[in-house]
Amino acid sequence: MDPTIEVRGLRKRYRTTVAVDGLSFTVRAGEVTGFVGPNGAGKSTTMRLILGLDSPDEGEALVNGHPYRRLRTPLTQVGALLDAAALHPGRRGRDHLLWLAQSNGLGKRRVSEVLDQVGLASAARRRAGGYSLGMQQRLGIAAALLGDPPILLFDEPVNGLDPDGIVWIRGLMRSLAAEGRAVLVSSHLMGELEETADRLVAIGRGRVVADTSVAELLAAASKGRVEVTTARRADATRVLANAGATVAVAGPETVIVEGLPGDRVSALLTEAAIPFSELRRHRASLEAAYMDLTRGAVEFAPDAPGGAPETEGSVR
Ligand SMILES: Nc1ncnc2c1ncn2[C@@H]1O[C@H](COP(=O)(O)OP(=O)(O)OP(=O)(O)O)[C@@H](O)[C@H]1O
Repeated sequence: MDPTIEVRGLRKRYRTTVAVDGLSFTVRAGEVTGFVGPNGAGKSTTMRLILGLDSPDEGEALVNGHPYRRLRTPLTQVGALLDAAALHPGRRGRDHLLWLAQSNGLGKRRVSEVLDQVGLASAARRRAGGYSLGMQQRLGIAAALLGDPPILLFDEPVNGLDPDGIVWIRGLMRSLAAEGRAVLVSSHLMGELEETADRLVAIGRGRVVADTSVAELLAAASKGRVEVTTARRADATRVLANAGATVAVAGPETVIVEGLPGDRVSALLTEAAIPFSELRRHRASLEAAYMDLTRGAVEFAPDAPGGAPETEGSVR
């Protein structure tokens, strides 16, 4: 059986707060599934429920077909990074992993392998209390990889990592999925997942807002728009708007055109003798697609008006 996580009708309430409100989704093998939602949406609670650290009021979460608590050697079936800072400050990085390995029947050699894999070998004999946040993240990821599990969960793994670390973790997620593993990674920042996730499960107020492939989501959000680069932006805008398009300014010499196919845009500009240097399909950012999706489901909306940048300056 391919490794999976199956969440079915999961519900969890803390006193007056419904943290998770009937969630169902599947995390498949060979894919990075982004688990996204604003602060307080219920991501961490869901991960804790999957890992048996908390009990649901209703529903179930299955890891390879079984509740986590029934797994015999859990570290070899599912690895998780939840709270990287939850370390014994006096314990050396390597000893932290040795202790984990021993309690799961894993050998010392594996500890050295994962320390190399996360780039922490040279700091492994230092005490975890002196680790930077990024080093703590790497140690947490080493612990998740220790049992070579087919399923991995990472809660906000990019927190505290520098740009090199962010690039590294993106590559790691992609390679873990390419090896056939099921990877669930949470984030409240879309940009982080744009080049990493194959699928997105977006939640808001404890409910699934969208469960979709990233490619489909971007295609839908791009709405068949095309981008045109021309030194005569105002003339181009007038001609295209007269033909029924919605034209938005995207840069000093760039407009985004919605409502007309690319070949029609090209024909209209040529007919009007308006030169243009480029005409290409517009690709919405994942951030903009996500804003479209989650509008209305945001737990703590910022005061400033949000919205996709490409709608600014729209000529209608
Ligand atoms: N142990 C708890 N006791 C009481 N309320 C809780 C507990 N854990 C979570 N909550 C509440 O449940 C809701 C969901 O929290 P959760 O931490 O799962 O969200 P999240 O999506 O992970 O948010 P963030 O991105 O901020 O980490 C929040 O309103 C939170 O305050």
